[in-house]
Amino acid sequence: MTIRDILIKYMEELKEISDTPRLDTEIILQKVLGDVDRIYIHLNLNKELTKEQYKMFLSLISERINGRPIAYIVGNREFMGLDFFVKEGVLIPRPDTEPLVEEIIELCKDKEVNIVDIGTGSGAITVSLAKYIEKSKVVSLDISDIPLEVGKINAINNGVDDKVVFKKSDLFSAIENIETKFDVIVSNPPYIPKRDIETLHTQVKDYEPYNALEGGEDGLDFYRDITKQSVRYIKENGILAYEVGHDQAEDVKRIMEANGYTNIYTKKDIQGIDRVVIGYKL
Ligand SMILES: C[S@@+](CC[C@H](N)C(=O)[O-])C[C@H]1O[C@@H](n2cnc3c(N)ncnc32)[C@H](O)[C@@H]1O
Repeated sequence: MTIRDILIKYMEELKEISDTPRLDTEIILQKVLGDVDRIYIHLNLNKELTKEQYKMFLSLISERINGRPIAYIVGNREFMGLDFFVKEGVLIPRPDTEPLVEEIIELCKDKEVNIVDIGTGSGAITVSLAKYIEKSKVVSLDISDIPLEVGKINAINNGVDDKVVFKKSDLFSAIENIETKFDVIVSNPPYIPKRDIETLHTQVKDYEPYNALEGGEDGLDFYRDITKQSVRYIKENGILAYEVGHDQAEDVKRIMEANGYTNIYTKKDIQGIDRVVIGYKL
């Protein structure tokens, strides 16, 4: 089979399961052909796969047809221009989270800042902030072991392991006895309302970690808990910054106001949805 034949056949086969059937097929081909650039695929459409390459392709594409996310199949995902290793047990970093990171970078880029990130996941937020804010130190907290292990790998791979500390923690529990207060508290917490979990796409609900998704009955449990506890750990004039679900910005603003945050504002994602909520503790 040539690369062209494969693209035509499997783009069709993946239509049911994937919103990006061509891209998924290309990503698997890139892997099978030895981690080549995407442009290689386009410049070599008449190339025949070897028997071994085709065998490997069939094995990987069948995982995708069964619903396994492409990022878990190939083991990585790009976020903020950086490469993140991912595996089952960590949330795959989403473009939805980039506006939050971009806004914090904008607010802090020339400052010396102590940051705490609640809910490490792959380390997407933690590592990007450590990478792009020169004078930053980040404490990254997660309740599960796999995110802490994966976050550490991504900090090393992206050259920021000397700026980041990872700790197993239920929200702030691991740092409750330390004196340090933080300039920035950031979180992309689990925020899907319990009743909506069943309506999620197979590749999310059957493969991504449940405790990275569910945020209680109305999806707001983590915003209530983190905001309430945050006041103990935040500096005067410190920033609390959240990613929120598509219809949660107003509720999260109210939760922050009720806990003494001011100058609260939102930022939209690329689809025009209020995706980031930021407030200051005066
Ligand atoms: C939505 S994911 C975000 C991951 C990553 N920050 C990102 O944006 O891609 C939420 C993360 O919070 C972690 N988490 C869930 N409950 C927690 C808790 N009580 N304390 C700390 N982390 C928690 C999950 O394990 C998961 O890694």
